[in-house]
Amino acid sequence: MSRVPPPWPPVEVETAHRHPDAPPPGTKFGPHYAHCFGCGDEVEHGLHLQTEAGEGTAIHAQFTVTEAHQGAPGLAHGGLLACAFDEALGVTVGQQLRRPAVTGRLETDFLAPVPVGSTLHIVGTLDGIAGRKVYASAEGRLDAPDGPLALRARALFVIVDFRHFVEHGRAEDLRAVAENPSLLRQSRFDINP
Ligand SMILES: CCCCC/C=C\C/C=C\C/C=C\C/C=C\CCCC(=O)SCCNC(=O)CCNC(=O)[C@H](O)C(C)(C)COP(=O)(O)OP(=O)(O)OC[C@H]1O[C@@H](n2cnc3c(N)ncnc32)[C@H](O)[C@@H]1OP(=O)(O)O
Repeated sequence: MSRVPPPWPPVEVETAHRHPDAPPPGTKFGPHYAHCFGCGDEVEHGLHLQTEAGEGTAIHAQFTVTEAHQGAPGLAHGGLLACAFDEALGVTVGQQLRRPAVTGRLETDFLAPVPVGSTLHIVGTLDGIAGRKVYASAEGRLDAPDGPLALRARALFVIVDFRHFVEHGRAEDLRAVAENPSLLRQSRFDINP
């Protein structure tokens, strides 16, 4: 099989501009939901991905691989690495476009093994927008922003109405959020198209 990836984005797109209200470079976001496996502060063995606004549409993210994240002995599980990219790219779309969106498609190239104890440095950017479809991609490097390239990912996010979450979320979890809105750690998240 060829290692040459197909053209990206796969359709004609418009430039995805950073929303005027997107936080300035250097802003740390913190978790968006206490129980999010990717970033939540109440998920003991979650990824606890840390994210920060970069220049343009970039987001910088980091996560340290723990013993709880193993697939093979001493190595990170690929699915959890993909999860880190899903999270980092979700933050890229959510924070830089300031629109609610969900992952429609995520592809990941695993270029080098990621040992337990490593810190993955991820940079995600927006690649274009076509109607409700938002294309974004990211690279992950080992232990330093300019460390060895370990992963690449490309994703399609689809912009949705906030009703998506209310209609599809489990009732008891939505109730818990209604009773304790601070579970949504970024309650100031507003939608200005
Ligand atoms: C009260 C609660 C509020 C909660 C909100 C809270 C906070 C937000 C705050 C901060 C955000 C910050 C961070 C977020 C961080 C990380 C989040 C991680 C993201 C996720 O982890 S999220 C979970 C996984 N994700 C899903 O759970 C999606 C399941 N899925 C669906 O819900 C539907 O499937 C949907 C909505 C995707 C589309 O459905 P739909 O009916 O709306 O639209 P449709 O099908 O027409 O697709 C429209 C156009 O996308 C094309 N398209 C769609 N899918 C494609 C694919 N796979 N490949 C190629 N093209 C595709 C179509 O071909 C069409 O293209 P065209 O327009 O050209 O025809």
